[in-house]
Amino acid sequence: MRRLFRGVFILWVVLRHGLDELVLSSFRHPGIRLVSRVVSIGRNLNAPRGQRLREALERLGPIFVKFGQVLSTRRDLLPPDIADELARLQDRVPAFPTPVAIATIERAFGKRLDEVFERFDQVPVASASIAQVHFATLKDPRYAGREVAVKVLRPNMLPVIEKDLSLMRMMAGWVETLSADGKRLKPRQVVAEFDKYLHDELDLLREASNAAQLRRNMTGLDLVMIPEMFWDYCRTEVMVMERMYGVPINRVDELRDRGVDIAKLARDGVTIFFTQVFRDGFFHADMHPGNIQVSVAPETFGRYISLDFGIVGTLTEFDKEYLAQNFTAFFRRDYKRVAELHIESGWVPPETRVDELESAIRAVCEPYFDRPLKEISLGMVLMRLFQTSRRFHVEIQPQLVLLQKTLLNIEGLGRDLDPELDLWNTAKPFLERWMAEQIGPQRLLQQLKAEAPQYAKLLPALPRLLHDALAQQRSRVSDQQLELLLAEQRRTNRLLQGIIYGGIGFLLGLIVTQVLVRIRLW
Ligand SMILES: Nc1ncnc2c1ncn2[C@@H]1O[C@H](COP(=O)(O)OP(=O)(O)OP(=O)(O)O)[C@@H](O)[C@H]1O
Repeated sequence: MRRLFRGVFILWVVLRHGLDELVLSSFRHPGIRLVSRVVSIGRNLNAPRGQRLREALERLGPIFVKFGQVLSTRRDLLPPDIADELARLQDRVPAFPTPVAIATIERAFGKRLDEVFERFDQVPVASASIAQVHFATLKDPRYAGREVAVKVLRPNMLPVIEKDLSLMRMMAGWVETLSADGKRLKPRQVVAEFDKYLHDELDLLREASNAAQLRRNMTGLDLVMIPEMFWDYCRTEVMVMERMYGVPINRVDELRDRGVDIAKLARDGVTIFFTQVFRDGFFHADMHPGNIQVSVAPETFGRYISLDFGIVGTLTEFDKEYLAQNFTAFFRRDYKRVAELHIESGWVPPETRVDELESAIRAVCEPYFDRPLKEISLGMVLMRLFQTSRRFHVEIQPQLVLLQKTLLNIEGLGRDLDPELDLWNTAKPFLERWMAEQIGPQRLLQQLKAEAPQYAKLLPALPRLLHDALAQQRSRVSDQQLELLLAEQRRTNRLLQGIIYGGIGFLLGLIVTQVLVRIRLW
């Protein structure tokens, strides 16, 4: 019954905001038209469609708001006016009562609050649709007096989310069959991705492990600080981490007054991002200003502080390499290479014609080159490429969408800090060094080193494996073939022996010469 009411409410909101025109564009049933006319009496449809959609999602509550936020990153699917408007969505939700947060913590640890914390701030420092954060001091003698931030999940989210998700799935089915654009928008797939994303966000252990991995990766770079996780105090619904002290990145004047080098800060942001993406293939993908602070403590002055690790992106070696090559080819204006790379990587179907793709890419990219390089937005280029690729039936990979969104965030942030920031020139040496490392002898050595334990295990077993293989083959191959194989094996053995004896001889010769030289010197 409740589900029915919720469904009717959603339908009412959709009609009141004139979204029927957007969603039911090919649905001409007179009955539905009549109902929508009646419900829409007195509504104001002068506002742009994006704004109406945003307002409707805000009306439908936090889960729909989150959905809109996630959807806003799918610029490969949405027209720009709608994506821009959805990106403005903010979850303005009141904090949940502190006793509820405390009950969640006590349930998670099986202890009273005062057994876990020496001090616990009753007023949360921040609150969003899924979780809220309280500052506290740990009691555990091992961490005596450590100041921490405690993130607590909003209670009973799962059933609410499941209900809204099942309605969303139903609506996605309708949109897919009723809307003119339904097939292309793949609403059911979008909702399925959102489903996974929401469930991930509901597991703070996952977030804590993302943070720990990023912290490990970033040690040594000395440009960014990531809070330490207190694993004994991390559960699915509660996460206890080191409390960080910093100035929010968007308070640029305050940072400048405190003596932070803002231009360096902008460059460091780019370095951190490119290191996470191209070196580690593991990047923080929720880089909005609310999650970034800057340390002003003397020993870590001017370093970034990263918070909120609910969304991270991962890239495989394969993705990393193709991306780096794409960026480099793009900046050489080698569009043919960009097109070939798209086909080689399987991002577009293999039957795609290189020349057609090349000219489409040229049409996207060339206008950017009329501007100084520092004005080129890599995020924008990537986005336009995704939009173009729609015509070529590209299945956009979710990890690339996340990357493009983060790149836009980083660029926005970098340029807010330093409008003169030349993103490409900051990133170029990094990319070139990385590419050189990928193909240079160092990389070969690294790979050999990484594979060495496997070879070490395999080598002693080689004669036995060979023998077994030959024995198995005996039943399948003729005596003549076997004789050939054995002759080949004998030849290889002789060759190997030659190489080994030759090597030993050479080494001995070298040692003897060295000894003789030293004797003579002596
Ligand atoms: N370790 C920490 N040290 C200091 N402050 C923190 C810490 N973790 C979180 N905060 C504060 O709490 C705020 C919200 O944290 P976080 O972004 O992790 O929560 P969220 O529920 O995912 O919020 P949103 O969805 O709005 O990003 C941060 O902006 C920051 O002000």
